[in-house]
Amino acid sequence: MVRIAIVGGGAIGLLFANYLTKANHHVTIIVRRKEQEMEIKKHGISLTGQEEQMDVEVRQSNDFIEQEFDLIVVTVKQTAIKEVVLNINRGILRANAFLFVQNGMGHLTSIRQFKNKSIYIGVVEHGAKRISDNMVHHTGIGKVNVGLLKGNEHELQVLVKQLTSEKFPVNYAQNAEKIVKEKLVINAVINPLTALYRIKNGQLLHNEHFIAVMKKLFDEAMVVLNLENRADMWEEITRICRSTASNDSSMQVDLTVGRETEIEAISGYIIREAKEKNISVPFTTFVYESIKGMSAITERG
Ligand SMILES: NC(=O)C1=CN([C@@H]2O[C@H](COP(=O)(O)OP(=O)(O)OC[C@H]3O[C@@H](n4cnc5c(N)ncnc54)[C@H](OP(=O)(O)O)[C@@H]3O)[C@@H](O)[C@H]2O)C=CC1
Ligand SMILES: CC(C)(CO)C(=O)C(=O)O
Repeated sequence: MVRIAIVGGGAIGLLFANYLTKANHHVTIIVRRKEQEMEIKKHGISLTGQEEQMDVEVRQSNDFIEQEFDLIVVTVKQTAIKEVVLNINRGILRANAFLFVQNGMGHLTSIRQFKNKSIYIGVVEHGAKRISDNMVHHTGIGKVNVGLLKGNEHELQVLVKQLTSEKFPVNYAQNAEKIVKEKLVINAVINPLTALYRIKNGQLLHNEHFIAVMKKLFDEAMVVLNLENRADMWEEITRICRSTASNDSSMQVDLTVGRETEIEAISGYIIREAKEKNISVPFTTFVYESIKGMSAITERG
């Protein structure tokens, strides 16, 4: 049994909490809002379509948390990473190892700087949608790939074996940077376009004009991130558009509900890297500025 804290009670936090509790790990969810803490305390957590309500420990993020965990899984969005990193640096969140599962690469620089900690990076291939403060809909079944950013490879391999289960597979990935970069290319193509065009992921493939723009963003991201497996990666992007055809991408949802998007950690990261390498990325810059502009109109203050 691993003593796990999950920071963030959103879609991915609740999904991890459900499956890791079912696999008999001791799970504590650390949430931001008092109402969510009360709801989970009263009713436990559950997955849609399943009767079972599971009890988990729950704490509020500004509580004093005396416990040191074996593993803390950080499931907040990129937009909240700064605050969580501050709490880790202040010793408010304490663990032997930290697993970060965000889309995008904006957070890598700050989390690499933790002292004496094992840092793992996860790429989540599941789809999840939060239905209420204690219930999540598992919209797409996939796996979680975890690689080492800092620490001991053997310890990570042991942990991955402890975490994995039939219903919630966790795999060890040898090259953390590569899997994160590949996920970044996928998000840099699908997320801004679905958000700007207000379409579902699958609709990107229904139209040769959308495909032409996807290819421009794809080419720019591949060059900047120095990835060579072009044919496989393009195939992967189209596969994801098909397998999540009826999903709204997270950026499309964030923009629609007026929440800050993860554009800075996705397209913003590519633009910053491109600048350092003196590479021109006009299509990525266009979608970045467009999402920023749209957000300025829709974000709730
Ligand atoms: N959902 C999905 O299908 C997938 C998501 N991802 C990635 O996973 C990450 C998480 O996404 P997702 O779960 O969908 O996002 P959500 O917006 O559903 O959840 C984020 C949660 O973090 C909470 N939070 C924010 N700040 C803090 C804090 N300081 N302390 C504790 N909790 C905090 C929010 O609280 P509050 O509820 O109060 O706002 C919210 O519950 C993102 O990077 C996303 O790109 C990757 C693959 C698939
Ligand atoms: C893979 C994809 C595009 C699925 O919707 C995603 O990760 C997201 O929406 O952020």
